[in-house]
Amino acid sequence: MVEEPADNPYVRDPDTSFAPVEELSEGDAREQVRRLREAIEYHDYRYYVANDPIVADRTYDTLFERLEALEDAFDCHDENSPTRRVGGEPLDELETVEHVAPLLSLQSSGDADEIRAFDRRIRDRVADVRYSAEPKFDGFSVEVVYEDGGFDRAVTRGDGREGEDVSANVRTIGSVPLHLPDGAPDFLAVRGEVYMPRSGFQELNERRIERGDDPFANPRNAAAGTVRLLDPETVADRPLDVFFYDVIDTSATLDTQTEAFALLRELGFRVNDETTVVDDVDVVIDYRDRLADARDELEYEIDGIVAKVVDFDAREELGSTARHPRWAFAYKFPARTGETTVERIVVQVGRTGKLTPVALLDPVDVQGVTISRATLHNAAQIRDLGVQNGATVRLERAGDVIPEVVEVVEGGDGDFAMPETCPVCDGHVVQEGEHHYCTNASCPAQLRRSLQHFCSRDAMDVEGVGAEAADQLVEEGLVESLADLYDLDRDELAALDGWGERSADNLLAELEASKTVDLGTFVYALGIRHVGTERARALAAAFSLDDLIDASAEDLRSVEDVGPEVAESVAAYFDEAENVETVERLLEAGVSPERRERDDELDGLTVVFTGSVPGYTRSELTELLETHGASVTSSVSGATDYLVVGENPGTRKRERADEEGVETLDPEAFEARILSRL
Ligand SMILES: NC(=O)c1ccc[n+]([C@@H]2O[C@H](COP(=O)([O-])OP(=O)(O)OC[C@H]3O[C@@H](n4cnc5c(N)ncnc54)[C@H](O)[C@@H]3O)[C@@H](O)[C@H]2O)c1
Ligand SMILES: [Zn+2]
Repeated sequence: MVEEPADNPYVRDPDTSFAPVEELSEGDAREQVRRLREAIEYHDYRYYVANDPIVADRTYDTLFERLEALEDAFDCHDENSPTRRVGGEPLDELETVEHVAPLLSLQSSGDADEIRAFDRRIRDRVADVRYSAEPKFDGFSVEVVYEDGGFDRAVTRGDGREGEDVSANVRTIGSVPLHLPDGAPDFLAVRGEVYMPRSGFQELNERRIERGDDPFANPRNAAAGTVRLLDPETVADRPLDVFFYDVIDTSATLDTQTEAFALLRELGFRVNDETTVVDDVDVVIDYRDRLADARDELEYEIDGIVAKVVDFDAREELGSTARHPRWAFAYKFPARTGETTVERIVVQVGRTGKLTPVALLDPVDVQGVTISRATLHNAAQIRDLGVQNGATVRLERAGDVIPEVVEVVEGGDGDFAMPETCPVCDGHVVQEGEHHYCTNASCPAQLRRSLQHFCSRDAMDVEGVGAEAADQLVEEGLVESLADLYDLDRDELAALDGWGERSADNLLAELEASKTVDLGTFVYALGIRHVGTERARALAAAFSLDDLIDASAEDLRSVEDVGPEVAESVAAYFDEAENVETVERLLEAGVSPERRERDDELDGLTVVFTGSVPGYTRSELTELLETHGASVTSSVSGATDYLVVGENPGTRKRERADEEGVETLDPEAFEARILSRL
C-alpha cells in the first residue's frame, strides 16, 4: 500500500481551475510542480497498481497537462517526473518480465485542433500519409508472445519497460490463441486490449453486490483487476475478451499496419471490425464523431479513437519521445454530460460503514443512459458544489459509468447536513477527514462484511464462513450480531440451503476451536477501522482487553504506530455500546483471548519476504517472527538481515538485496536457519 499524500490539494476533489502559467512566480511554480508530481504519482498508483482511481480521467488529464505546461514554462524537467514515464510499478506478487518493445503512452486530446496540428507535424516530415483509424479500447493492455507457434507469455503494461507475467490468467481467455496455425512466424509479439463486455460486467457487479463485495467502478477496472488476480480459476469464471491491434515484433516481414491486421486475422487473433484506413485528417475526425454516437451500442467501452501512421518506414522516420510514439494520436471523446434537477439528497451506508450522500434526480438521458441518481461523495463535496434540494445540476458520466454531479447550474433551497446517527441502525456516526462512518460493527449494512472478516484466516480462522455463507447467515436472520455466531443452532444451520448436518457440524467444530485465540488476533477480528494485523498485535501488547475497551484516544496514542486517526477510530469503536456488548457476549460464549508472551530468540533480526512460503500466509509468518522479537519490513535496505525468497517472488526486492549485499534464503534455508530456532 502506498500512503496517500497528506495536504495535497490535487489528490482529493482537485480544483483544476488554474491561473495562467505566466502569472506564477518562479517559487510558486516550483511548489505547484512539486505537489502536482506528488499527486500524479499517487493517482498513477491508484489507477495502474491498485485499480481503484479516485479522480475522473479528465481530472487526471488536466493535472497532467498543467504539470507539462509548468515544466516547459519554467524549464524544470526531471527524469523522475511522472511526465517522463508510463504507467505504474508492477505488483510484487507477480513475476516481472521485460517487454519485447517498450509499451508507451499515446499523445492524446479531445480537441480537433490538436489532431490537426498532429497531422501537420507528420506531413512536414513524411509524404503520402495514410492513417489506420481504430477504436481506442478502454481496457487493459497486454503483450502476448508466441514462440515456435505456441503461446509463450502474456505481460501487463507495468511501467512500460517491464510488466507482470499474467500468462496463467490470459490463457483462460477463450479468444486468445494457444497455438498458431502452420506457417505462422517462429516469433511473434502482439499487443491487445483485454476488456470485460458490458453485459458480463453488469452481471459480475450484481453478483458482487449480493455477496457483499464492493462493485467495480467500471468495466476497465473490472478487467484490470481480474487480469491481475492471483488465482487463474477465478479469472476463468469472469467474462473477459480481447481485441488485438498491434504486431510489435515478428520474424515475418511486415511493411504496414494493414499487413499487420491481415496477419493477425489469418493467424486467428480476434481483431475489431471498425478499423479502417483513411488518408485525410478530416476523415479521421468524422470517424471519431461517428463512433462517439455509436459507443453506447457497442458491447465494449471505448474512450476515443487512435490514428496511426500506416506505413512502418514512415513510423521509423518519425520515431518516439520517451513517453509516446510521434506517429500515433488518440483523439478522445467529449465528456458525456446532461442537466437535471435534484429531487432529494439521501444518505446510503456502504459495507465499510461509510455514509455516502446520493442525489436522487429527475431522470435524464445522458447519451443513451437514463440517470436517476448520482453520488455526491461526501458532505464537503455537497458544500463545495452548493448542491441543495431542487437545484439544477450538470452531470457527467465519470469513468464513463458512475454518474457524478459536477456543477450547480441553478440553486435550490434547504441545507443539507449529514445525519448524526446511522440511517440504517441508529449507531453513532463519526467523522474522519471528509468522510462519515457508522461505528457499529453489527450495523445491518456492514454485518456481512464484518462477519466474513471476523471468520477469515488471519482473524478467528473459522473455515466455512466465506462471502456466500456470511450472506446466508445474515439473510436467514441467524446472525444479527457477531456474537450470535457462537449461539448458532445445529438444526437451523443444517436446514440452510445447500448445508446439511455435516456442514453444520463442521462449522460448529470450527467455532469451538476458534475460541482459544491470542488477543492480537481477536482485536484484529473485531474489524476496527484502520486496525490491521500489525496494529492489532501492537495494541494487544500494550493493553489488556479491559484496558483497551476503556482506553482514551490519548492513551492509545502511546502505542508505537498508532497515530491520531487510528487512536480516534479505536476509541470510537469502544464508545459504541453495541460493540462493547458484542465483545462481552463473545467472552460469555467462551471466546478467550489471551495475551501472548513475547519471546526474544530472534531479537534484533530484520527480515523481508518476497513471494510465498509454502504452508504459511504472509501475516502468519509476520506474527510468528514478531512474537519472537524479529521485525518484518516491506522493503529491503542496508538494515535488512535476510530476504526470504518464496514461490513466485518479485524481482525488485531481489535486485535491491543484490545491491545491498543482503543474504537471501529460500524456504528450506529459512526453515533451517530461522524457524528451527523457535
Ligand atoms: N483517473 C486517474 O487517476 C488516472 C491515473 C492515471 C491515468 N489515467 C488515465 O489514463 C490515461 C493514460 O493512460 P495510458 O497511458 O494507459 O493510455 P493512453 O491514453 O496513453 O493510451 C495508450 C493505451 O491505449 C490503449 N489502446 C486502446 N486501443 C488501442 C489501439 N487501437 N491502439 C493502440 N493502443 C490502444 C492501450 O492500452 C495503450 O496502452 C490518462 O490520459 C488518464 O485519462 C487516469
Ligand atoms: Zn449503522
